Amino acid sequence: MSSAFDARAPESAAAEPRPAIRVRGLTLAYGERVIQRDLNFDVSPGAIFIIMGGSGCGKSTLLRHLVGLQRPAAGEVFFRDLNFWEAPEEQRKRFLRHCGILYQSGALWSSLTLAENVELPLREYTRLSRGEIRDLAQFKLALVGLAGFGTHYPAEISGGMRKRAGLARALALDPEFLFFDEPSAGLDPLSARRLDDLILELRASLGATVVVVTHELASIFAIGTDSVFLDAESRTQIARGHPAELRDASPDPRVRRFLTRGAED
Ligand SMILES: Nc1ncnc2c1ncn2[C@@H]1O[C@H](COP(=O)(O)OP(=O)(O)OP(=O)(O)O)[C@@H](O)[C@H]1O
Repeated sequence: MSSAFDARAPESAAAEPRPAIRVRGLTLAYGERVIQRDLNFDVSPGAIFIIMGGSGCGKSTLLRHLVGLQRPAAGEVFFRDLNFWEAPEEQRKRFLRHCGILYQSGALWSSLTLAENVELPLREYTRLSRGEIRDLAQFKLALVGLAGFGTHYPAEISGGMRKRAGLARALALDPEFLFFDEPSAGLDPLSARRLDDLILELRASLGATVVVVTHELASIFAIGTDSVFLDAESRTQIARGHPAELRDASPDPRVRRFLTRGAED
């Protein structure tokens, strides 16, 4: 699916790649309560961008602002040239079809089979025939290692498989942007590692831009190519950059401590 928003659009060789996402002066609040303020960062096309920080600092809240669920108290979010929150609702909705979102639980419909779950967005947003939709859903399930599980219900499979099924559904419309909220939450280390590998594979094969909320250090270092670090106390970002570089060389001891699990203390 190509579009004016296509983060995979070819760039001229000499030019700096245009950021896929730009966040400018963003303030996140619930009513009067400011959670984070003055957030500023770019996400490059094809990045796996980690939103990290301690518990309760506002990672999930930032993600909600990026996927159109919560309007900022101040500031702007651009996807390429689209000033998301300034755009009319219809345009925002159209854009969100280019985004795949994987929530913590996988958020599958329990009364639908895995195949039916993946078929849902295809039925809603495409004019493909029933047969094409069925084939595409099987293909997406195979992509996440769930070939042959299409007729299973969510309750009949493991937590790791549910996450992967949720991912197959997030991939249904070939998204240019993929958002993950704590993908490894509730998974054993091996299943978490498998999901990380899958995210890396999908990024490589689909060329999507990926944004991940996580505080799992293993995942951060395994998949992250760039990051922003949110601090709960000062309520703003205190570091930006490649996670391993921040661990080794961030001038801020709070960031190094977090990324070394306190080994610096
Ligand atoms: N719907 C809401 N209404 C009011 N306050 C909220 C709401 N959701 C979250 N908060 C508050 O906003 C702050 C940030 O929450 P958020 O879930 O974004 O943090 P987080 O960094 O993702 O946390 P964790 O790592 O523990 O999941 C917390 O203090 C939380 O209590």
